[in-house]
Amino acid sequence: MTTETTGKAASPAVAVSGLSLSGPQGLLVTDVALDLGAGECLGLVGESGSGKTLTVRAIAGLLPPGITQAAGRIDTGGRRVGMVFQDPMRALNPTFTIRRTMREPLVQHHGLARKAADRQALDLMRDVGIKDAERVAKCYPHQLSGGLRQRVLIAAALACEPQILLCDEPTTALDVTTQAIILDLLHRLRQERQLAMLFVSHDLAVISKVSDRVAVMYAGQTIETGPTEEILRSPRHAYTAGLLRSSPSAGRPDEPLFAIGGIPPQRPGEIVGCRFAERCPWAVPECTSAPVPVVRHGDRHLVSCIRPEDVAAGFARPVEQGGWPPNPEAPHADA
Ligand SMILES: Nc1ncnc2c1ncn2[C@@H]1O[C@H](COP(=O)(O)OP(=O)(O)OP(=O)(O)O)[C@@H](O)[C@H]1O
Repeated sequence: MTTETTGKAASPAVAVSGLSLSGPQGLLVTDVALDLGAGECLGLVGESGSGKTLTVRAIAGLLPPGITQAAGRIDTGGRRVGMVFQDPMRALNPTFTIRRTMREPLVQHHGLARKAADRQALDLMRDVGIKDAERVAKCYPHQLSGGLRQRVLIAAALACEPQILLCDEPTTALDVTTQAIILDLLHRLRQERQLAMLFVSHDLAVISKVSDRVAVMYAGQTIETGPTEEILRSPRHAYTAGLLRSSPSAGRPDEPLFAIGGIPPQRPGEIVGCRFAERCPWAVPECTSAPVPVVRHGDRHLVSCIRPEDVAAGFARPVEQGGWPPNPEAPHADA
């Protein structure tokens, strides 16, 4: 979403503007803008490779080696940031007991003595619903279920008493029942601790449950941001509309599943205009001849599209009645 931020709170807990990240292959994330307030959950959604994880890692100050911030601003106002990763098995050291994993940040960052750190670790584990914390503390990660491992990871993220919690696909590796339990837990913690939460998922159904607002990423850019309910009901960018139509649970149960034709651009940084134009049924030549402006709809809904009204009107119709019209300008529309 070019250089404008989403304008949520007067003093947001996190404000990102104009963020570009580059790697050995060139620009991977371009001009990302988002913000979130205390106690608010922003869902970050988009297909694989759209730049969600790199954006979150940039906010956490944990960019992987070889990736650098090429432009933009990340402002967390000096607040403490915790992070929960997708795969707890990879995030937890397999050679450490849970007690040792939990102890380290408490000793290193809070200067607690070993015994006090261990007591605090047990309290944190109980806080995230681990009932037999004493037993779990003695286990190695491989001895625990996926849900329990994720609870441990959340407890470890809380050890630094974060005001901002970044969750990168925290439930993707879990079965649906455990997923629901972990989502409830995160919701409770957010309310109790007034956490500003950034929640990454490719699953719109999950995003619709947890987030107040949604930012949609495509090919390294934020292309639409707004209140969750509004984005799900009336998307104004064709990519968001396609994503919704292709989601079995967030889409329309009365319609057959739909797939957006084509693939994301290989070198998105070289595209002057809209990066989705090649796959967009509403695309016209103007979409690719100049940078796309950010259009505001109401107070808090922003979209990078020159035909947002047409997309919104199209989404209101079933696919066969023009909800996803064929576009002769879009070479890969039927691929
Ligand atoms: N460590 C890295 N080195 C080089 N390129 C990377 C690295 N990490 C990510 N990328 C590239 O940056 C782009 C964005 O990746 P990112 O992991 O942020 O996407 P994502 O939206 O989180 O995808 P997923 O949903 O699959 O996790 C991709 O093209 C990816 O290949």
